[in-house]
Amino acid sequence: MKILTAQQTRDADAYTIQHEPIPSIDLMERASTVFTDWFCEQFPMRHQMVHVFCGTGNNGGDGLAVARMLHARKYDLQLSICRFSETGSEDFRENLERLRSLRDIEIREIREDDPLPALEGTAIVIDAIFGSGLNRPVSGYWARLFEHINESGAAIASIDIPSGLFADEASKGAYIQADRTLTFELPKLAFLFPENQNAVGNWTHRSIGLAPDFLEKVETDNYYIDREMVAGLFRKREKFDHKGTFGHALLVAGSYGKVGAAILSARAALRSGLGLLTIHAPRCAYEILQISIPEAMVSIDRHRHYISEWPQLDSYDTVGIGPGIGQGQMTKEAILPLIESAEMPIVLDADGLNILSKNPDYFGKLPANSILTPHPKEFERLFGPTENNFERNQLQRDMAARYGIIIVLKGAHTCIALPDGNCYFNSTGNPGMATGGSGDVLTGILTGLLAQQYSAQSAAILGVYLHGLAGDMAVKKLESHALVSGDLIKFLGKAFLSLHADRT
Ligand SMILES: NC(=O)C1=CN([C@@H]2O[C@H](COP(=O)(O)OP(=O)(O)OC[C@H]3O[C@@H](n4cnc5c(N)ncnc54)[C@H](O)[C@@H]3O)[C@@H](O)[C@H]2O)[C@@H](O)CC1
Ligand SMILES: Nc1ncnc2c1ncn2[C@@H]1O[C@H](COP(=O)(O)OP(=O)(O)O)[C@@H](O)[C@H]1O
Ligand SMILES: [K+]
Repeated sequence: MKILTAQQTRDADAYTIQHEPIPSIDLMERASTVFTDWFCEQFPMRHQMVHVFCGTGNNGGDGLAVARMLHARKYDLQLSICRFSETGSEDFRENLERLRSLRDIEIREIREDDPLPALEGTAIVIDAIFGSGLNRPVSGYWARLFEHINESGAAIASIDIPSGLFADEASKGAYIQADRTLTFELPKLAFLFPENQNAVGNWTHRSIGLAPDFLEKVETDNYYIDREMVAGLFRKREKFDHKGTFGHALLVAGSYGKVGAAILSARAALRSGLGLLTIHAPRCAYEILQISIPEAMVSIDRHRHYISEWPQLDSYDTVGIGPGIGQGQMTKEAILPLIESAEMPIVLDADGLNILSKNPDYFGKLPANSILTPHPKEFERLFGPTENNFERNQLQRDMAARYGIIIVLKGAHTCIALPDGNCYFNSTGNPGMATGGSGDVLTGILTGLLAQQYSAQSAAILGVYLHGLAGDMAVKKLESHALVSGDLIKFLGKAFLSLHADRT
């Protein structure tokens, strides 16, 4: 699924109006019906007061239409128009006329420096003040109104985007802090960054029937990973496939006290379908690994506690490096030349990344299409600090393109930056996965998929999605507090199964 900019969304609206064709007031009516249906599912109780705050643009127009529809569905309503302009957009004016003709809804107007309106904590606010047409940060009186709404204790539902939030750039002014947001057609980039979580709350998107041919053609470099995309990447096994078909991976993992990371990664790699797995680990890990993962072979380092060498790479289709290896001098001296001598895409995680961040001259030596999986702190160590998530996203994109690598920045919406400048944001996963070892499991899955000859791009998208999906399935059975990273491996099979269901 594509992510469009505010300008592209305006273009999609205009194209739909012209080519469907549909009068713009009717498209607004369609969008408002979609919002109203969603709102009634979210807030089915009709006795709570619903206070609709409208601006004077088309987002405000939506708010007026929604108020009319909720009135027809017997909700108790109050309505305030924030008078930024005495005229308002054409569709705003038309909807104001339609609302006035009902006569029994009181329409209040708020002008700059008016006393702030009374707002009860038990009310539900519908925020239709600004939409994607916001063109400057909100400040002064209107910022105080936003603060008043945010602090009222009322539940807030935003139409399209929380007012004051920019869709495609960092937001500096005041914004509404919604509990829930329904956005039209496609997700907005700003929703995917943690700094905006307190603005968008729990968000969802629904189609308002924008022209499919426009959405198909429009060019973007941001995508939201959905099931359809992933089901298209996933390959089924054929009758005569054998273990040689599915590749042989080397996993370089573990050190004294961190053999668990190697186990988690190895089990995840095996559960993601590779043919053969060899784990290269320090001597202290030998018996632990042989007993706990009989399916894997073990290559033993000469060092008792740390990795200090690596086996010949000829027989491997890929290498996963990093879980639990530490950053000791000996390990560094083994890992850096390993990176340099690999000729196929590898996966680099955890201390493998920390070692790389202290040796930036090795960035350029990474095999093309290698997958790096930093969490935000590791990303900062690798590429430096940024002011906000939009800047960080640009840096991530630039670095992926510069070094010809895939950077998987982990988080609630893990972002996969490809060498071609495109970013794919994940839609699966949950806070139950914020537990030690979840990243090791991801490394294992990615290594397993790469060994099976998935392209690095497909492996990254499929692996990140499956990892989150396994987490979503696990949390339904276990609740987020009780989820541990080993559970992700247990649910990987169910995650694969659900993709099978989509393919058949
Ligand atoms: N036909 C369409 O174009 C459709 C539009 N829709 C709605 O329309 C919205 C976009 O409408 P608009 O483009 O009118 O944008 P807005 O409703 O966000 O309003 C923009 C207006 O507010 C002013 N403004 C912007 N920032 C301001 C600030 N900080 N302080 C004071 N005034 C400010 C602008 O000058 C402009 O006049 C979408 O978010 C969506 O809710 C939907 O009804 C779907 C169809
Ligand atoms: N709130 C969250 N929502 C969705 N996924 C999450 C969340 N928190 C963590 N995750 C996922 O869990 C994994 C954690 O990885 P990482 O930080 O490397 O953990 P560790 O080093 O403990 O293995 C990442 O894939 C991340 O996307
Ligand atoms: K809004």
